[in-house]
Amino acid sequence: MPSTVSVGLLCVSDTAAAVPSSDQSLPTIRSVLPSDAYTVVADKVVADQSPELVETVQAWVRMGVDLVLTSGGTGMGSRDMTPEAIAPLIDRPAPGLVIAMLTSSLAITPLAALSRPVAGIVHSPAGDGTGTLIVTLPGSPKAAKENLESLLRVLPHALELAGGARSRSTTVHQRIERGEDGLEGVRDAVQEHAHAHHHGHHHHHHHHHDGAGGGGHAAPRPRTMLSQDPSVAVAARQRQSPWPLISVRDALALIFEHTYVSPVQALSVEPSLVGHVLAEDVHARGNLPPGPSTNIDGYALSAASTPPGVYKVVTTFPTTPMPPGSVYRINTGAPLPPGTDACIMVEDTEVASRDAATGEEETVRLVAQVDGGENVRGAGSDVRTGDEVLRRGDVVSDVGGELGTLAFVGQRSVRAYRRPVVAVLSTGNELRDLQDTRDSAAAGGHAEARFAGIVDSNRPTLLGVLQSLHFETIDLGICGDSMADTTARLKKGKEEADVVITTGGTSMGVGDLLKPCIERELGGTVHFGRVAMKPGKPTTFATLPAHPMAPSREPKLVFALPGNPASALVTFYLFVLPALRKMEGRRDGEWELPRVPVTLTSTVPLDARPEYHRVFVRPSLESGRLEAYSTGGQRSSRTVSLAGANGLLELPAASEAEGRDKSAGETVPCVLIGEVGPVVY
Ligand SMILES: Nc1nc2c(c(=O)[nH]1)N[C@H]1C(S)=C(S)[C@@H](COP(=O)(O)OP(=O)(O)OC[C@H]3O[C@@H](n4cnc5c(N)ncnc54)[C@H](O)[C@@H]3O)O[C@H]1N2
Ligand code: MOO
Ligand SMILES: [Mg+2]
Repeated sequence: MPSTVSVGLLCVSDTAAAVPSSDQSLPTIRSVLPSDAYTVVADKVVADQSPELVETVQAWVRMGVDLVLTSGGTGMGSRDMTPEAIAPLIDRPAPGLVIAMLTSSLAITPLAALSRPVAGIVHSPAGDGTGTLIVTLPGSPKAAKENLESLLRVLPHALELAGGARSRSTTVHQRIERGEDGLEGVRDAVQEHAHAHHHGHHHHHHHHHDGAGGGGHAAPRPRTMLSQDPSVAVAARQRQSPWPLISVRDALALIFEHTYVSPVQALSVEPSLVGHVLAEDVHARGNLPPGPSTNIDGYALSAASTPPGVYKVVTTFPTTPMPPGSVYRINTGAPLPPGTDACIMVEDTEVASRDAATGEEETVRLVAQVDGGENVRGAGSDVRTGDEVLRRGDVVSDVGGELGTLAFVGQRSVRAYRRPVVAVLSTGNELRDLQDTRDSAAAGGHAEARFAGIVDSNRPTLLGVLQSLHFETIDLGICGDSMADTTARLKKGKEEADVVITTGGTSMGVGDLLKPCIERELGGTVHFGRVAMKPGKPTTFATLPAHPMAPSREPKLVFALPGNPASALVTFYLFVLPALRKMEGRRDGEWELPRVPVTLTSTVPLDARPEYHRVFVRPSLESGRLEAYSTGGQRSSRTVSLAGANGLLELPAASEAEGRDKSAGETVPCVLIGEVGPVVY
C-alpha cells in the first residue's frame, strides 16, 4: 500500500455540534483532499470553546496522525476561539502557511482579513522526532476550500519536513490495513481518550479566571506556551516561564482535585497495621467484660451475707453458688463466681488458719465490710455489644490506642485503605550518592579528583521521612540531566509506585527537564508548574495517565519538587504529604498538616513572596503559648535551616499592609511538621 498522509478533520461549530448533519465544511474538505495521497483516519464535530477541541487534537497527535485540519472558530466573533485553543499546542509555528492561505483568500475577498488562522507543528509526545502539522481553516465551506487548495501545493513538502508523514502514516495505515484498528476503531480510541482526559488535559486553556486569590476553587490562569522543548538551542529558548504563578491555596486545590483515595482491602490486625487508615466503623461484638469480673486481687463474696468474720477459702472456680461461710480467692481481671456480687482486697484480710498438710490458707478473717458491687466491673461496663469503638477515617496510630482497641474487641481483621507506594528520584548531573563519595575521598589525590559534585541529600531525606510515616518506598536513584534517563526512571516509578517524587530540574536551567519530560515524553498533564511561595517557586504537579491494561485506571501522581534541599523538603510537607494523606484514606479536613498559632521570639523579615520560615516550636508554661525560634538563614540551599525544625511559619509577602517584617511577640500561623518540643518552665 502506498504510504499516504493520515488526516484528522475537526469541525468546530456550535451549530454543527447541535445538528451534525448541518455541517458542510468537513465534506467539502474531504472532497478537496486528493484521495490517493491523503487518508482521513478520524473526524469529529465539537462545539466552539469545548474542552474536547484541545483534547481531540492532542489525542490525534498522540496517535500519530500526520495532519490535523480544523474548520471554524477562526473569525472575530466572541465565540471564535479556535486559534486561542490551538496556538498553545504548537511547538513550531508555521506563519508562512498562514500567509499563503490569507494571500490567496485576500485575492478573492477583503473579508479574508478578518480571519485569524494559525498553523504549525506539534511534536509527538513519544519524543521520536515526529510531529503533527495543524492548520486552522475557516468555517465557511467556500473559504475552507479556497484556503486548502492554496495549501495543497506546499503541504507535501511541509509534511515531509515535519518529519512525520512517511514514517507515521504507515503505522496508522498498517493498523487500519491489518484490521486491528479500522476507521471505527480509531474513532473509538479517540473518543475514549478524549473522555479519559476530560479532567484536566489542558482544560486550563479554557478557564479565564484569575489564578490569584484564596478561594477553594482552583483555576490557574491560562498558559501562553507549552513547556520548553529541550531539543531547541539554549539561545532560542523561552526566557520567561510559561507557567502562571499560582497561590499555595490554588495549588492544594488542584492537587486534591486530582488525588484519588486508595482502594480498600481486608487486613489482619497485627503490628504491621500501624499507619493504615480504617475504612469501616468498628463495633464491639460482645460485652466487655462479658460478665462481672473484678479489678482487684482478694476474695469474691456475697456482700449482704458476708459481714466481717472468718470464712473458708475456696480456690477452684465454683460452678454452683458458693456455700454460705466461704469466699473465693480471686485475682484482677477474673470473672466473679456464681452467687457473689463484690470483692474484698487482700489488704483488708488476715490469714486465720492454715492447712496442716500444705501450709496454705484455709480460712481468712475479713476485717472490713464491702458493699454490693464493690470492686466489680459489671458486664459490658468497658464496652457494650454494638458500641462504636473506632470510626472509618481513624488512623491506626503509632501512639498505640487503635491497634490495642481492635485487639481488645477481638477484631482479627479489618477493612483499611491500601497504603500508597511512593518512589523518589534525584535528578542532576552534579549529584553524587553520599556513600560513593567515600571511595573517591579515600583514593586521595588532588581536590578535584577526590570529589567533584554535590552530595544528593534530597533522596535519603525524603525516603527517610516517608518510611517513618509508614509508606512503602521505591528508590529510583540519581539520574543525570538526560531526557532518556529521566524518562526511563519516571516510567519505572509510574509502573511500580502510586506517587513519584522527583527533586531538581524544575526551573529555567539548561538541564531542567522535568516539565518537558512529563508533558512531551510521558503524555502527562502538568496541573501547575509554579507556586507563589518561598522556598518552592518551581514546584510542579502532574498526573500520568494509567496504562490502558493497568489493573487500576487511576492516574499516577508526579510531584516534581525543586532541587534546592530546603525547597524540596518544605514543598514535600506542604503539597506531597497532604496528597498522600488524602490517598491513605484520611478524612477531608485532615489532609493538610495542622496549623497552629505561635508567638515569635525574634523579629523575622518578610520576603517578596509568601514565605515558609523554618522554626523550632515549644510550649511555654509561663506564657501558656507556643513559642517559635527561627533556625536562622532561610536561603533555599541552606539545608541546615531544617535541622531541628518542627514548624514552618506561614509568613505573608512583604507589602504596605503587612510591612517589612514580623516583630518578636507577634503571633503568626505555623504548620507543624514534627513533634512539638519540650516544654519550657
Ligand atoms: N532563571 C531562574 N533561575 C531560577 C529560578 C527562576 O525562577 N528563574 N528559580 C530558582 C528557584 S526559586 C529554585 S528553588 C531553583 C529550582 O531549581 P531546580 O528545581 O531546577 O533544581 P536544580 O537546578 O536541579 O538544582 C538546584 C540546586 O539544588 C541542588 N540539588 C539538586 N538536587 C539535589 C539533591 N538531590 N540533593 C542536594 N542538592 C540538590 C543543585 O545542585 C542546585 O544547587 O531554581 C532557581 N533558579
Ligand atoms: O523557590 Mo526557591 O525554592 O526560593 O529556592
Ligand atoms: Mg535548575
